[in-house]
Amino acid sequence: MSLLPIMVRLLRTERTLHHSKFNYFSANMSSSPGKRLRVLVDMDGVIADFEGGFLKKFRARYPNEPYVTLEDRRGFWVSSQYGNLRNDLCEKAISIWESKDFFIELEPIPGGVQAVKEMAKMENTDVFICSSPIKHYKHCPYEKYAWIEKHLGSDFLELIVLTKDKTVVTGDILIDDKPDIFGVEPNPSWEHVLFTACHNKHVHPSLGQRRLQSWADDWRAILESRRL
Ligand SMILES: O=c1ccn([C@@H]2O[C@H](COP(=O)(O)O)[C@@H](O)[C@H]2O)c(=O)[nH]1
Ligand SMILES: [Mg+2]
Repeated sequence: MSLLPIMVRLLRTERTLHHSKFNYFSANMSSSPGKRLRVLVDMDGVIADFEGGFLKKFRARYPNEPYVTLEDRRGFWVSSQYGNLRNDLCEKAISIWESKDFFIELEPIPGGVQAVKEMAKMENTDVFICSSPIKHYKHCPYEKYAWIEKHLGSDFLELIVLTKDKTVVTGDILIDDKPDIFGVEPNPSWEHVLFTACHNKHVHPSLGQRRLQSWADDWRAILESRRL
């Protein structure tokens, strides 16, 4: 087993602690009420119900094929778990999110839209939607924009970052359901707060990693803790 991912996580945790200590002292010294915060919010699995939408459409298109219930989902990659079930199911799974209307028709995750709108109205707070498009770009990027306009409003169209590599985006917090987020930047500026999803419920958080169980959880407290 490679020790590299563990070492990278340890370094990130150390960096997070260092940042919070630094911010604590600088906040106290300047008697500032808190620093300006940049929050990056993921789409799929955080504000848009990718897993629920996938399962519904997979069962409708392939009614005679086996499927994985949300309860039994394990691991971020849906395609891998379906491929493990039976080789050809990997491609069938991919065909679902490559289809027209898949992304635009995703239901919002309960409380997500309201939370993001509220967050964006908070003083000293900048919110960006940070999402990874699929390489099959015929529908996905367009529909991600359309989804944001439909559910969050046209003002949010200015606040979208589509990238495969979230480590190059700067921010204080990234709320994301993917347990391991790596890229070309070994020390991303953000603290990754893991948003609980069916596929990551059983994952042990890496050292010092915080979770947001749902949008009913205290996301405001997490934001404020980064402001100190
Ligand atoms: O098995 C899968 C599951 C998801 N995807 C795609 O990955 C991204 C996830 O984006 P996040 O910004 O990390 O939420 C999304 O575009 C899914 O369609 C995949 O390719 N394979
Ligand atoms: Mg996601």
